[in-house]
Amino acid sequence: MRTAGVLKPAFRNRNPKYVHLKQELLAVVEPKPYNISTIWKTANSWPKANEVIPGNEKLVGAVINAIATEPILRIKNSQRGTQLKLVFEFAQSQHVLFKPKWYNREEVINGTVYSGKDRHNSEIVSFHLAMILNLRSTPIVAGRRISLRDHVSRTVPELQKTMPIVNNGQCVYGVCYYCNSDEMVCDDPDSGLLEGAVLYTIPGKINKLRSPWQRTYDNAVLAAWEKNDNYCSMVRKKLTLEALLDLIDAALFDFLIQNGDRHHYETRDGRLLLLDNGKGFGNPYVDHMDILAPLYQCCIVRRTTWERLLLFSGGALTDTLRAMNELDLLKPLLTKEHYDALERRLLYIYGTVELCKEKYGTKLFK
Ligand SMILES: Nc1ncnc2c1ncn2[C@@H]1O[C@H](COP(=O)(O)OP(=O)(O)OP(=O)(O)O)[C@@H](O)[C@H]1O
Ligand SMILES: [Mn+2]
Repeated sequence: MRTAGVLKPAFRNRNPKYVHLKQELLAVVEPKPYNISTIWKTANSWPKANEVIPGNEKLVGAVINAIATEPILRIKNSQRGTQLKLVFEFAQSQHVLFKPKWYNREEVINGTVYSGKDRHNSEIVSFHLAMILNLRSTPIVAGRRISLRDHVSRTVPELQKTMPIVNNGQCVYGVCYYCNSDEMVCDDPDSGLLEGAVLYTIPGKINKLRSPWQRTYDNAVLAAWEKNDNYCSMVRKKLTLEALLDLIDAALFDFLIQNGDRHHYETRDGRLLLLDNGKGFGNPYVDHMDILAPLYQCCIVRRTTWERLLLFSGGALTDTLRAMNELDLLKPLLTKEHYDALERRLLYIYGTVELCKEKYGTKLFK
């Protein structure tokens, strides 16, 4: 019997098991005191392949506190990527990335799925969401406000050249592919501070690979995956099952945050990292279904990911995420509309997997 349009109650009800997980996650990300002589060594010892953080590691909160508060000894410009990113140097020669705020929380990014600049809050929320889904392959991220003005003297000359004072406020536009003096970020006139997301730097060698579901970035040209219903069978010949399941985890994650810009994906020891999550949470009123293409074209999903998604049904996902977000210095991180959008998108994922199950049965779970 077809039941299209009707989701089983289990997908709409709360699973009582989530309450315990929520408490555990909050205890992990809650900011804690740290020992500056050991904290970076500890955090740098964690990554194993793409697992950046061990499960249920309470010291994550110490790293969060450290990246959010450690004195900044030096600021330079990141050479990587295309958008403005600063590099902060802390004591013990630890470097972290800073993605500045470009948009207010309630701003809606219209246009294509990849429109706009990075959203700093998306980087922070994505870290929390990945922890909820037990995809511990994002960098640790925390919000922070800094005074550009107070740090000019600790900024390298190349970057200082791109730091004009506008209306008495210190600004920066930086050096990067999209950087130009018409678009800059500045200390807020009221607080004198610039907010942004601080990203812990994942140590080790990171490889960049073209995504099989890459977009053409041209409305007039369709990509192979947009033209061929049998596209996944081609991908399966080229990738290991593990690599494909990693891409499907990433697709679920990207669909929830609505990041349609993962044209390349990055790996560590052959396993996928969820790096560069700044293009999420642009428009809470739109769900680009094609971000889910890896899932509905392949109709497979990791059993552990699926079971984890089921634990956060019926509002539990955003209840947990909101509580984690509230622990960040830059709270509130999302408007209500974005939380509603997450719950709606979660139902789309449940529905998509149900349709796959109707077609292929439980062998879709790997
Ligand atoms: N937290 C991190 N740890 C380690 N490396 C990182 C981290 N964040 C970013 N990088 C590296 O820096 C590169 C650029 O970062 P990111 O993709 O966030 O910038 P971007 O300006 O959005 O670039 P693009 O336009 O290519 O998407 C990444 O491809 C990655 O190799
Ligand atoms: Mn990017």
